[in-house]
Amino acid sequence: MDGGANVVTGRLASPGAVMLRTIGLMSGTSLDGVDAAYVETDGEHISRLGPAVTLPYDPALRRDLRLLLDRAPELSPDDPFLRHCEARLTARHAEAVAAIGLDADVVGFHGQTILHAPGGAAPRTWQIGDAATLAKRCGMTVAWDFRSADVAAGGQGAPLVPVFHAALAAPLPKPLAILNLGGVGNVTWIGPGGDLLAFDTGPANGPLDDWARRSIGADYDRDGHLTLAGQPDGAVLGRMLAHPYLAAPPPKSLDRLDFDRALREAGAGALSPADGAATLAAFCACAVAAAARHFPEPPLQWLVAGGGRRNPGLMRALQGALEAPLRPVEVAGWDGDALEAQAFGFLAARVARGLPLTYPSTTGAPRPITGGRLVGSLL
Ligand SMILES: Nc1ncnc2c1ncn2[C@@H]1O[C@H](COP(=O)(O)OP(=O)(O)OP(=O)(O)O)[C@@H](O)[C@H]1O
Ligand SMILES: CC(=O)N[C@H]1[C@@H]2OC[C@@H](O2)[C@@H](O)[C@@H]1O[C@H](C)C(=O)O
Repeated sequence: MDGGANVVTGRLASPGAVMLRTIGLMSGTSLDGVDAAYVETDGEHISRLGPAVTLPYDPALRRDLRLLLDRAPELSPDDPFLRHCEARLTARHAEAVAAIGLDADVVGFHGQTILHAPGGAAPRTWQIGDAATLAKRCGMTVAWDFRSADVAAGGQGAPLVPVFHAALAAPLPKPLAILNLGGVGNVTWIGPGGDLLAFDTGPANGPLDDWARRSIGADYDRDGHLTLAGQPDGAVLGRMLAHPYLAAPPPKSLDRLDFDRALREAGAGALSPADGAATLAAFCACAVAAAARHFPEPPLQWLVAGGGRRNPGLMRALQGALEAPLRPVEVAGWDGDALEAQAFGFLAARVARGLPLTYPSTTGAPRPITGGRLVGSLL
């Protein structure tokens, strides 16, 4: 593992450091809405974590974004439907900034990923969102396009949150694993010397959400009722676990739809709603256990962020698959719903300061890579 990611100390602001007021915005692969969070940071240290909000997308926007995921490989950037979605998405992000109710020196605008294909002959990653319009509406400088420089340099372009995780976790005992359970799962392992290893573990809530929609007409398996009522199907689970992604060494990252076909072909469709949900939860848990086999040392504990920590069936499956204790990040005093949005405030400060966003051990980039672009009046 490349140790070059021992980059952030997580100390409180040192005297003289330029602290920026930031608002981070993240709209993740679940397509459920946008999270916004206020952070004061110089991109290395965090001096204040302020208010956070989540604004859900309206059902029509959610449905249209889901359509865009399917159509993204063939879409041109000026496709009228895409532009229409982008305008509504940007407007919702402007509302999220307004809902924070504080001024910021820089806003970190991730945008909505509609395609992520970092490997191959024509590597690309595509986040939609109109940063110039957001900057104008908010009257603030906006950092955006966080992933493409890393992908252009040969990295995976994801995950980006590890440098923020490292800053937050500075006081905690190591080795430590921080697991995000969004539509896709991703993990940051932090070693005793502060070195990082990070990658996407596999599907998390994404397939469960699709399953809940198809089998019971719900947006997701609220409080894990379906998952808890079922039993994993061993044969289907075995076929899912044969997917080569799980054994492949990092660096690695996923598109939200990367596993769709494989999961369909594994035969989950024939299961009852409850057994299907339990099987998908078990698959997510086994994928996380497979991820742990890539760590240089086992973690002392797992801290879990993202919506999946609210699914007790998923948490039970995970604890059954992992050796170290697994707890929501709230035990460390963090906000598991706001963490990714906070990360994009932190990363916006790194963009503003020209600090690297990614490292060989977080995305497989050949060297530390700066990235992101700024639009607006300040800095
Ligand atoms: N009360 C709950 N019970 C069960 N599952 C829940 C609950 N609340 C949220 N979730 C799950 O969490 C998902 C949203 O998680 P989150 O907001 O962390 O994802 P995201 O940020 O969109 O994705 P990613 O991190 O992959 O970009 C929902 O789609 C749902 O599956
Ligand atoms: C391309 C993309 O948007 N990837 C997301 C997705 O959602 C979770 C996982 O896959 C993660 O790698 C990444 O998001 C987080 C914020 C990251 O980059 O760290």
